[in-house]
Amino acid sequence: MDIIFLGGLEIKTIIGIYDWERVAKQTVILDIEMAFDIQKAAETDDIQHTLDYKTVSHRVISFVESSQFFLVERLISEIADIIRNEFNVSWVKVTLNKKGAISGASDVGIIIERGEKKS
Ligand SMILES: Nc1nc2c(c(=O)[nH]1)N=C([C@H](O)[C@@H](O)CO)CN2
Repeated sequence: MDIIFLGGLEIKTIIGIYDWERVAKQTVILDIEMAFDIQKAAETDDIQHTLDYKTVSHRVISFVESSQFFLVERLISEIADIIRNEFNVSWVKVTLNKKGAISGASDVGIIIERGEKKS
């Protein structure tokens, strides 16, 4: 199975459990990998036959910018659900980096995989 990916997608959002985090937007950085068979698009050279990563990025940015979750667990799960359900993606891996959440740590976050790679 092939993978279409988006890397280093920086989005500002309300995220966190502390009072100050409920009023100040913070940046989350997303890396997204999506299983997709690119063979037909490669043969036809036609965007209609592939997963348009620009469309996916716009949907994810719009969702994350308007969300107000407390936990990164909830946010990352919602992102994975949107990609799988709205874009017919059988398997997705999402990495969410909430840089700066822990003083002394350069990176903090979660990595999830959902679904199965179809052969
Ligand atoms: N597993 C998690 N731990 C923590 C989270 C979280 O979303 N998932 N969030 C926080 C705070 O919001 C933190 O990011 C502020 O620095 C603490 N632990």
